[in-house]
Amino acid sequence: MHRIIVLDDIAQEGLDLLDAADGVEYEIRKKLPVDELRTALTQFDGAILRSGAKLTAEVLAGNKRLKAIVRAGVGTDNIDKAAATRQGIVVMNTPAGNTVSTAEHAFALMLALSRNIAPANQSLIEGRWDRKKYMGTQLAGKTLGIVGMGRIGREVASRAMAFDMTVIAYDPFLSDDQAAKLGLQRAATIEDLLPQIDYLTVHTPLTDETRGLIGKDCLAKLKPGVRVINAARGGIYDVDALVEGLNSGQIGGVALDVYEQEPCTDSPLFGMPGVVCTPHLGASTEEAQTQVAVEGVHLLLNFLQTGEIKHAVNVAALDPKTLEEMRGFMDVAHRLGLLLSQWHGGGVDTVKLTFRGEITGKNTKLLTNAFCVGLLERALGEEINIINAEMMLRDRGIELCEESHHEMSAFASSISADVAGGGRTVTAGGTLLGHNMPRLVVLDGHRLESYLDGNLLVFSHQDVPGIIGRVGTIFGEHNVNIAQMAVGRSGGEPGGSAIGVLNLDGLPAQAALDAVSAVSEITMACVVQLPPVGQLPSWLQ
Ligand SMILES: NC(=O)C1=CN([C@@H]2O[C@H](COP(=O)(O)OP(=O)(O)OC[C@H]3O[C@@H](n4cnc5c(N)ncnc54)[C@H](O)[C@@H]3O)[C@@H](O)[C@H]2O)C=CC1
Ligand SMILES: O=C(O)CCC(=O)C(=O)O
Repeated sequence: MHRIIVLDDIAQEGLDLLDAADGVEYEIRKKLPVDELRTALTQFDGAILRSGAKLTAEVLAGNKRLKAIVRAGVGTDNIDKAAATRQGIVVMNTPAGNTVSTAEHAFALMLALSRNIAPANQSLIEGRWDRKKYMGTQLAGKTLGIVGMGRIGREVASRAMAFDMTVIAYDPFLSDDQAAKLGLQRAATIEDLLPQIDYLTVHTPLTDETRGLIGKDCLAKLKPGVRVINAARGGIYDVDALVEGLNSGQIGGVALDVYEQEPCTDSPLFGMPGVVCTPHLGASTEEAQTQVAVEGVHLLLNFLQTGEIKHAVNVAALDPKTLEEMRGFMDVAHRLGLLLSQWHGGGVDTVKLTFRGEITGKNTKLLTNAFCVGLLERALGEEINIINAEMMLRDRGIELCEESHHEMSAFASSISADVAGGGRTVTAGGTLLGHNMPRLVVLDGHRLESYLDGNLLVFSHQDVPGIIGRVGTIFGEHNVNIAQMAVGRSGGEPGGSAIGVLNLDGLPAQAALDAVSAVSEITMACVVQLPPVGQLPSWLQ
């Protein structure tokens, strides 16, 4: 049974989908204090929220159950994504469901500012007929500056052009070609845009880069009397600078839908002349709320039921077809990681992965992540999965590099991994035979073919007669059955170094291992524990 927690109001259509889903139960738990939220989240596999709940690092800390968080909306600034990634939790959003509604709201705010809708309404309520006082300006013929030309910015631009406005936009990803296609002018920097415009609207996410993006210096570059709008996120404009600009007349009007702290009921801007504010209503339409709730619930159910990752903001996408295609090689990569963590023994500084052959045409990032899980999981246990593995590795100061070579080796596809640190480098290469037969084909430069299955004894030795027989005798004496055996020698010539891999039916006693290690020609021996073939970790099922 998958358990889902609904942390904010979502449309009934989304809840209906949860009601109808098989093997799913959900609870609506809104406005929980931090401690209760942290405890509640440990009892659920998935969470869905809007902008109300705050999923901070503190709230997510130590959670071993939660696997996915879905934001029914766009902005994920209320979720600590680094913390979620570290916990192995995928964070997804619904990028397009509320785009049009938010663009319309930004436009409504722009019109409200231009025609003094809010104060004129208020004066009527208060019994006045102030026709002269509320002289406005028309939008046609004016220039709108847009910072952030993503989905919402583009919808605002097309509406502005329909109102006969000139649009100048700044976005680091907007090219001259795209700007020309959209019928607008591109500004190379925000500073270039500011002196040319009559209205300014921002449509960027709130990030470390955009926090305080429009401050005192920027506002000073505006033409006097410019009207500014924020239906993106509080914190993008510096509120003190807005207050100062309104007082000096540098700014002609301010319209806000969003605030640095929400809920917000006491901004210094509230009640100032020329200010119109709404309580984060950009996405509050029936259409937008239905779309984000339905899409959000689908994202969550698909992830929990099939492993599909779509619209994730902290990991690469993973659809069921890709997972099906990659499962066998991800299993190989995971087993190689497990093998090398045990064969190397610890103190890893660098990891190099090399992919060869047909597999290079696929999503090799999945193989990297699966390998990293294997390398770290004996140290980190169930906390690690393909969402957080690479980050966990890098957090530990381990350098990771990947190479792909389209040419095949002896196999249609293969993966090899070099793990180095503490003066020792170990290398393993693997491939997949058929759909589900993972094989070790190279170990420390020695070619062999061994099953990556169950308990292994790996031992490096001098390539002299009698070694395998002596190991067999020792294990016989200790009642350990050898199921399979593979030996590889360096350069293929006798007399050099060699490596042996035995698949054992059980774990050998320490005394058996001590006896093997005492054989003078054996330079190193180690038991490697792998899951039995066919047993997949939960993130690969
Ligand atoms: N008021 C409301 O109810 C709503 C507010 N929003 C807010 O609007 C934001 C934008 O939404 P979308 O357009 O859907 O996102 P989007 O991801 O499609 O577009 C964001 C754009 O901002 C640009 N950008 C990022 N940093 C920038 C910078 N420093 N300078 C200039 N441009 C920059 C990006 O390149 C991107 O093109 C969301 O992140 C969310 O915070 C979204 C929906 C509803
Ligand atoms: O959930 C909401 O109403 C807020 C929408 C929003 O801000 C977003 O999608 O980023």
